[in-house]
Amino acid sequence: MITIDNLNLYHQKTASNNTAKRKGATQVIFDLSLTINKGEKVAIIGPSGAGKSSLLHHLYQRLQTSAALCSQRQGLVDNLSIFHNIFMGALARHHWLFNLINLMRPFKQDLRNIGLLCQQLELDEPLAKSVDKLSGGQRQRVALARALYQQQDIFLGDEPFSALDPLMASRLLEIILARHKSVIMVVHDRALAMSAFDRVIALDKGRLVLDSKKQSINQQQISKLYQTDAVA
Ligand SMILES: Nc1ncnc2c1ncn2[C@@H]1O[C@H](COP(=O)(O)OP(=O)(O)OP(=O)(O)O)[C@@H](O)[C@H]1O
Repeated sequence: MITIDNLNLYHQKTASNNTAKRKGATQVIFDLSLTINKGEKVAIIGPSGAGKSSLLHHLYQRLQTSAALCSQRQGLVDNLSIFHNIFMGALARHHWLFNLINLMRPFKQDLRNIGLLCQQLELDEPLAKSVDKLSGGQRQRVALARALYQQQDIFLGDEPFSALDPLMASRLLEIILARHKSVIMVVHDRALAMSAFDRVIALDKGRLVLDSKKQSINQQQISKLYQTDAVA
């Protein structure tokens, strides 16, 4: 599905250029090589600042038309409703005129589909409610619903459950895993990463330090990775 060879990523202060080393740029990913196959469910773990989001956004740039991204930044439009924010996930599937009419006067079918999706995500709020009136956890589920409403084969998530309790997180993860052939997700909860995904990769200071199938995960290696984080 995707192969990366000796990837180096840099964050620039001004212009974005992640392939060439430039004066003043900070390197955040170092010589990273990786292949992720179609059908895999991969968790990306690692301490804060390890480069997980940078890697995930690079993957999204590469996969764009076939992947849905649920990013930490969410990108919700605050003064629009839950319905409108979620429907944005479907804009690319329809003609602009359909989208325009639906945004002004929602069609019953989309209201029903989005209502059902919200129910599944345990988001029990009126669809007409503006997202700026929602809690952090509710906003996170609107962003998740918008990504699910894209109906892509590949789901990319950057800590999509950070504002949710662990039990709800694992219920929502089941929904994501069931609805996508391939999933690549930055996961904060290590236990969840190790129990629910086929494969776990770990980054530390921009380097790939672990790439393991679920059945052969080295628990000690993972604990050590986070000990360093706690001391730092
Ligand atoms: N837009 C940016 N401009 C400059 N530096 C950045 C930018 N985004 C991230 N960085 C830096 O790149 C490094 C990796 O950041 P990244 O967000 O990829 O890490 P992460 O592992 O996802 O961290 P966290 O778990 O805290 O979200 C960090 O040192 C961070 O400060």
